[in-house]
Amino acid sequence: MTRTIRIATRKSPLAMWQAEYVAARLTEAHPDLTVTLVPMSTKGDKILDTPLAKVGGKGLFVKELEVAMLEGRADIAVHSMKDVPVDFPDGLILHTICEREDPRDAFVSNNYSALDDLPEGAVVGTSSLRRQCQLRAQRPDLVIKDLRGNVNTRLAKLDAGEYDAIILATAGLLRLEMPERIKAKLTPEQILPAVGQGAVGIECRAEDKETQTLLNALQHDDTAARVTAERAMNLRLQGGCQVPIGSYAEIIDDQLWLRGLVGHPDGSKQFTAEAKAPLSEALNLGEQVADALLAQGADEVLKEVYGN
Ligand SMILES: NCc1[nH]cc(CCC(=O)O)c1CC(=O)O
Repeated sequence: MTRTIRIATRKSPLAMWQAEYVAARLTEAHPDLTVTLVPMSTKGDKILDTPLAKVGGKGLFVKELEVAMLEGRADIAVHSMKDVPVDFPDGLILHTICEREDPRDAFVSNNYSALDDLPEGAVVGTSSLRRQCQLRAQRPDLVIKDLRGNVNTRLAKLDAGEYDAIILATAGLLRLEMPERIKAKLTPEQILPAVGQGAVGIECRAEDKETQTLLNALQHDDTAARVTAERAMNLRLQGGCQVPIGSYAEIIDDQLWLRGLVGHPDGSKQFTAEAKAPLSEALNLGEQVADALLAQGADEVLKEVYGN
């Protein structure tokens, strides 16, 4: 019997890379399996001229993929964990989290080799509120300019001279085989990464046990514990995918160490919290760090950003 798994994926080069990566890993683990890609456009790919926070960023890049699975046109969807909403529609689950790529943000520039080299008033491109608030808090002099589109589009805008530097995820640049674009990796102390950054997740139908058994070969337990803690923090903060929230977990001495950050996009306020717990306590750890942020007043900033 040869089974086929159909992967719903966005058409951007990064999404296609991730889908092909999962396809390759699946056929490597199960040589008799046939894997096909079902590429599709999502609302998030189509609305490229409005800041995401204003168009209700939540799930913008995943809805079409989920509908395809629920309607039986695809079996799994491969996502950047960074873009996956905290809750799933009925009938779908996040079943697998693959091994994480470098989670750090990257400083990308044609003229400067690090954030600290930027002259006063330099123009930095990013549309991420998380990157924006942390940049502004350290360097109030920088001019932050909106930057949308897929990775290649963003790089083209940098090359056209619209920015002195841009910030992108290291993982995306490595996957697209452009390591030379990374002038410096930003430490978590400089810019705390986004929830799930660098990790690829696989969603499938809740009742599709046969597919789930095949997916088990791709599960990476350490990454899953880290991303679970990060997502639990985000869930407690009611964070969508476009929020001034950083959340980053590492494993140090067999313990999860979670750091969280909520910042005002204008850089005026920044709340940070951290805690450690055993890997089995990932969910509680996320909630604990979220509660510590809320206790400092982070909810006021989030309310303002969400506009209610
Ligand atoms: N927001 C888009 C997005 N979603 C995931 C990645 C990078 C890959 C990853 O984090 O897994 C990117 C590009 C970027 O932020 O530079």
